[in-house]
Amino acid sequence: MSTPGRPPRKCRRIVGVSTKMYFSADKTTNFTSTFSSNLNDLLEPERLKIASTTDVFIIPDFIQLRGVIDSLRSRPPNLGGTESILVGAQDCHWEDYGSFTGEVSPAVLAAVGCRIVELGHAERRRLFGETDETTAKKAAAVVRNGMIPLVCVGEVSQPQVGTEGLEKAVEEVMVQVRSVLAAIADKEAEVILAYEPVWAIGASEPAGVDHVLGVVRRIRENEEFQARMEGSVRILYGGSAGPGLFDKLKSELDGLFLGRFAHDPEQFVKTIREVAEA
Ligand SMILES: O=C[C@H](O)COP(=O)(O)O
Repeated sequence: MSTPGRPPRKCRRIVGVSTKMYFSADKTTNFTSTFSSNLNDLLEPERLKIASTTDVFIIPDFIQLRGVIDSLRSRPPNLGGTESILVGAQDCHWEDYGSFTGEVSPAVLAAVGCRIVELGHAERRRLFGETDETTAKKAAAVVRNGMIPLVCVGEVSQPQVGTEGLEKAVEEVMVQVRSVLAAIADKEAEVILAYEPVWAIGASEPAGVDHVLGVVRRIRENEEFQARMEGSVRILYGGSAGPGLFDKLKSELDGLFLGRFAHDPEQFVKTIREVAEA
């Protein structure tokens, strides 16, 4: 059910996982194979319904990216293959080619079949000095190369309960959102924003539902957000997300971005089903 007074959103749901740097090479291979065959089983009875309403993505580490794409390509579309599972990267550079030792080109990612690039994750901002400026330049490069930027935004500290706490969080998050939207001139370009309160990442439970809904509602009301083509910017929640959460967030959120609570492929598939059916 949508928020009273707000028309239902016209966009596909989306749910996915980043494996960050948690998995060994073998674990990524096994995870991909188990998860895609579980998804196959899940999709079989209600295949068309789920495949027609929901996007699923997996973001492995750079080394495993190509192998994951190839292994999903060997499955039929809409049955756990690459047509129904978008494979993403955890970062990229803002230039396509050049003297940038150790960096990964968005042009190369696009050429090997990568569909989504995650940018500005809190861990990259905190540990590797990523800023709103570099994140925005990377988002523009991802769009330029025909992929979808998945940009992480979120306030650093847990706000105090109440209106003032919410306002401070909104203020912090809107700076990040504005910076990304300003860098992407094409108002129809597909963008995914992952609202990930930094204090809820790696925690034992997600941020409170009222807080998440409050922040995301404010993102949706923003002028720059509303200037985009309807449905082109989807918003996910991330930060200790897992099964049992999406139903409480569905009035404002388009899906979930999972971490640890999707490491078990069965839990991941369970969450996909919940997001698709909510
Ligand atoms: O990339 C995913 C998010 O950072 C959430 O991770 P988490 O669910 O393990 O807290």
